Amino acid sequence: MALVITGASLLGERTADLFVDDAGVLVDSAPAGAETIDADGLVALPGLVDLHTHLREPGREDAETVLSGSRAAALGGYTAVLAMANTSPVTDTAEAATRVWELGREAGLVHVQPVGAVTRGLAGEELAELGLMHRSRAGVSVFSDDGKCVHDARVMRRALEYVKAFGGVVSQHSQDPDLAGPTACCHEGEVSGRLGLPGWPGIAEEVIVARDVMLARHTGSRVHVAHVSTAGSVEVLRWAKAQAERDGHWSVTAEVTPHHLLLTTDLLTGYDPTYKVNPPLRPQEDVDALRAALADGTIDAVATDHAPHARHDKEHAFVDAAFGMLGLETALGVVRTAMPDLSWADLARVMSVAPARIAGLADQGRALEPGSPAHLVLVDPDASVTVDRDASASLSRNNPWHGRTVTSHVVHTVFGGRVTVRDGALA
Ligand SMILES: NC(=O)N[C@@H](CC(=O)O)C(=O)O
Ligand SMILES: [Zn+2]
Ligand SMILES: [Zn+2]
Repeated sequence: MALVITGASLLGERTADLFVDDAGVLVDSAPAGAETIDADGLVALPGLVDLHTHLREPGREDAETVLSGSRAAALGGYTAVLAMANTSPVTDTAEAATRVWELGREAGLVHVQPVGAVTRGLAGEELAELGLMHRSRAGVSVFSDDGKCVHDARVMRRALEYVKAFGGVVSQHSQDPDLAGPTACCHEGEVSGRLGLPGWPGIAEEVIVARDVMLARHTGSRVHVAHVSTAGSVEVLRWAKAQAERDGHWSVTAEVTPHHLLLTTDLLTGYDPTYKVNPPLRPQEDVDALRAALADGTIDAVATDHAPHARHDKEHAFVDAAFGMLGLETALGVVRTAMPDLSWADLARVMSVAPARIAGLADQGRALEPGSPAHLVLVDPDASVTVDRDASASLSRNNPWHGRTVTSHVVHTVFGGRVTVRDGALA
């Protein structure tokens, strides 16, 4: 149905009306028979794009499905999500990737773009069907063994060489398993020492980031660093980005999660497994470095790493609980709360434009101009929202934001001209 959206402030800059035709494309004048949305006082942004979402289907439909995760995404202002490959079975074939893509189309609330595994079964040894996944209907161009690090440098080198042929990118979960150790469950430092929990040090991330940028340079390929969490990784990225820009034939991009921009390892003193996540929450110095790097472009994007877990996997003693936390519905509010000085244009850059570019989604992250597909979100910039984990569309409840108040509220989301969220609720 055609839409007229009146009085929105485009990227918080100028007020204008937006017109959407029956085909779901922005046009320059009001189409006949349009529904009107009053967006007075709301900020319009291109629909958000999440480079890092765990949807758990197939295999753990008790924790999340493509449909429930799509609902949570729409409520968070997203119009596209990249669905990580660590499902059961793993997304390591063209058939598996196409199936996830089809489930996303059936849900119809956001574009669900499957991420392909780098290695078969995430085992880190043989490359998965990278080319077949790319050439399938799902058109996979982001590959990741997320949950696990592609630890073997030879395998990582081959993967980078392979994806280079079609402009793909390898998204790395940077965690050296030897340095982190098999039982690590939080940041190694003063807090882990006091609590008697086995920690993993920032260096276990940094050595992989450093190695991978050198491999990307050597192969002339593209590496993306998932969920960057330390100041040391930021330093490596800053150096590597300058080199890549100078050389021109390779690239490195990076994402940070909302939780690493706001939460610190101090939260672990209550041993609450809600705060157990990989990479772990780090000290304030790291949080400060991540914020600065996002503001200055060293980190390209915010990605949620939305990681739903069923109660019986999460409600355990801290050392035994599953890693991960929810993020889709709260991401925008958390980023605004963590970085209130970020302009709306910068917010659109890190939550929509850059992620769409990294993922190669040409329809997403576009300027709100005639001719673009109508993927957009309308946000109340001044609202304070207290998060209630039981009001979530996710099937899981591992929500670290429960009871916290965040700034700004997603009021309406429009996906391809279809209103998916109206007045803060699923349409
Ligand atoms: N982030 C997490 O703590 N967990 C993720 C895996 C991952 O992103 O590494 C998961 O799949 O649960
Ligand atoms: Zn990961
Ligand atoms: Zn993840």
